[in-house]
Amino acid sequence: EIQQNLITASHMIDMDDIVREGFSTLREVASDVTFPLSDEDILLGEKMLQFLHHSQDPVMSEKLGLRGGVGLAANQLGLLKKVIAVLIPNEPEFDEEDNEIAPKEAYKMREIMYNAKVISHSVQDAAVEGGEGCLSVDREVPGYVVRHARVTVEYINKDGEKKKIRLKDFPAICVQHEIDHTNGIMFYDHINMNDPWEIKDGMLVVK
Ligand SMILES: O=CN(O)C[C@@H](CC1CCCC1)C(=O)N1NCCC[C@H]1C(=O)Nc1ccccn1
Ligand code: NI
Repeated sequence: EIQQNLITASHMIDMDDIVREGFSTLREVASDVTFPLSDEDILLGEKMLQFLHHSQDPVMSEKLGLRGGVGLAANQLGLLKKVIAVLIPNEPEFDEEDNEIAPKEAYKMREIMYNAKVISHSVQDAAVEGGEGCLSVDREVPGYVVRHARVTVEYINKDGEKKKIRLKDFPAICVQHEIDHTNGIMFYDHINMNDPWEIKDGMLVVK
């Protein structure tokens, strides 16, 4: 079973492990993982975060042929488990001579989230300026992906601690994209196909 070798300690997730449109798990609802977490579920989360690190690293992404990613859901690995990983880099700043200044924190968000769900959200909507893509979608689907501008997310971390966080801006968008995957929802389900770039009712456009 291809999904089994995913969680061997030495295996590094690559694009061959990521299922594409048409694969059943992208349209299925994943199951909550049970606590205490099994070693397998802990290793899976770590492998998913490792993939994101590799995908954002010039050397490793080249070596493994990875598309850069800031999030991943287990459904994309053919696994119906509510496990997501998020790794959102802070953009470097530049000084007056255009020298790159490393940000204080390398990452805006770095988390493995088990059984994540949105428990409340803003009335206001938001969409990423240029639209969204997906590592499981090998085509462009243009248009604003209309999401909640701000969300309160409950999840359990790898230490088994129950967490409740409030997110806005791009982190809110990213986590909604991943939680959607665990519920069989694709980003383009949120695009208004009659007017893909319509901005309505105070929708925020997020950079
Ligand atoms: O389910 C998870 N996925 O499908 C990987 C997606 C998740 C993001 C899409 C929009 C919100 C979350 C992903 O990361 N991408 N989508 C396809 C290729 C580009 C890449 C991306 O948006 N990269 C990025 C974005 C901002 C800053 C730096 N890099
Ligand atoms: Ni995706």
